[in-house]
Amino acid sequence: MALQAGIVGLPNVGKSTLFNAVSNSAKAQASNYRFCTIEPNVGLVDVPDERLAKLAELVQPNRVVPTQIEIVDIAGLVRGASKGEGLGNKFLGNIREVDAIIHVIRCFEDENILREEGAINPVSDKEIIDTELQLKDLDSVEKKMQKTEKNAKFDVKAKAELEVLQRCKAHLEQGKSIRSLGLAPEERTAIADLFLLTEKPVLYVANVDEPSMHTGNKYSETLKAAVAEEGAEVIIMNNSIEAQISEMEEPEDKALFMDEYGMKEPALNRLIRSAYHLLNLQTYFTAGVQEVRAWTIGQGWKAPQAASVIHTDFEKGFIKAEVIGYDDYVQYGSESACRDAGRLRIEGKEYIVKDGDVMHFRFNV
Ligand SMILES: Nc1ncnc2c1ncn2[C@@H]1O[C@H](COP(=O)(O)OP(=O)(O)OP(=O)(O)O)[C@@H](O)[C@H]1O
Ligand SMILES: [Mg+2]
Repeated sequence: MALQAGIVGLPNVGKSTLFNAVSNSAKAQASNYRFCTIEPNVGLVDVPDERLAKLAELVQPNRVVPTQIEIVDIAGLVRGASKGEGLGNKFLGNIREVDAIIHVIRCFEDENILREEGAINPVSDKEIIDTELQLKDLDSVEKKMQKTEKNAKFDVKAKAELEVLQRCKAHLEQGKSIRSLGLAPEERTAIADLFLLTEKPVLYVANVDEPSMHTGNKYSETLKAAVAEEGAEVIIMNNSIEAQISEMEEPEDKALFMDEYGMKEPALNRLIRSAYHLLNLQTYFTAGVQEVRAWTIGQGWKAPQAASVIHTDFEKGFIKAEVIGYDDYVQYGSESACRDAGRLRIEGKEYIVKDGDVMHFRFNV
């Protein structure tokens, strides 16, 4: 499944630095020049979850396996990207493939780090990117309108689609993103095939200087005010510090370093958790002596579908699921104690799995 969040922003704002901090696999080149990144780098990222650690502490398994999401480091976009500036079309295509967007915005001053857009200005930086994405979407919407218009004369379905497309067009022309249009699920099917860039959920990273990493600064404040209306989240962090933390191999070194900066955990953990929620994902656990493991599913998934992420046979041969709520598991301390206390439920095919459920599937093949 591995849903993807793509890191987007102007050139040289700290995207690759962030990617290197989150990604435990491939390292992207991060340097002080524009278009340092051309091909997107993809990395698998463990989703930090305190509940997994807690379950592991109770069960003492041989292995602990977190769940993962994919993060993609995309090349910097520039003004005019929707018209092909700076290899714009190619980079925009990379964004089309992701499920959610992490928009990195420069909120630090540093004369040595090149910048083409004049004085630091997070709000106008955000607008430059938004505008390019909106223009690209407008292009897609208009193209589909042309095709739909003919059929709309005699086909009711095409007529309804055309109405949705017209609303999208008007919205984009006002400089707004599709995600704020509030389309009903059945209306969204009219544009589903377009994979519109501004329909994807977004969160912002305010990449601040070191002294502001806990509190934010005037730049991150203006950014927060500007996105408040969208209801989007702004995560304040210093991408360079995060990258330095993740480069350290020894846990003791990490702890010392974070202590020095007054950090309880890397700010990245917050970012990854937020991205995970933005992707509408949730977690259930399996807990046995061999392995305590977190599994990713979508919200609203039923038990057999949830079982399928372990193995497709689990879904095909699904009989029932034994379920213990996370809080119960922690309160009673073990599966058998939960069973004795009557806190282990037997659920069938229609059960909708809840975030944090500890599951055991019974199946036959
Ligand atoms: N918070 C920060 N404070 C100071 N310098 C930073 C900060 N974050 C990143 N940098 C520096 O900014 C420069 C650009 O970073 P990076 O290569 O990550 O940018 P990018 O957005 O990936 O650029 P491109 O679009 O060219 O790929 C690097 O030299 C990096 O060390
Ligand atoms: Mg880069």
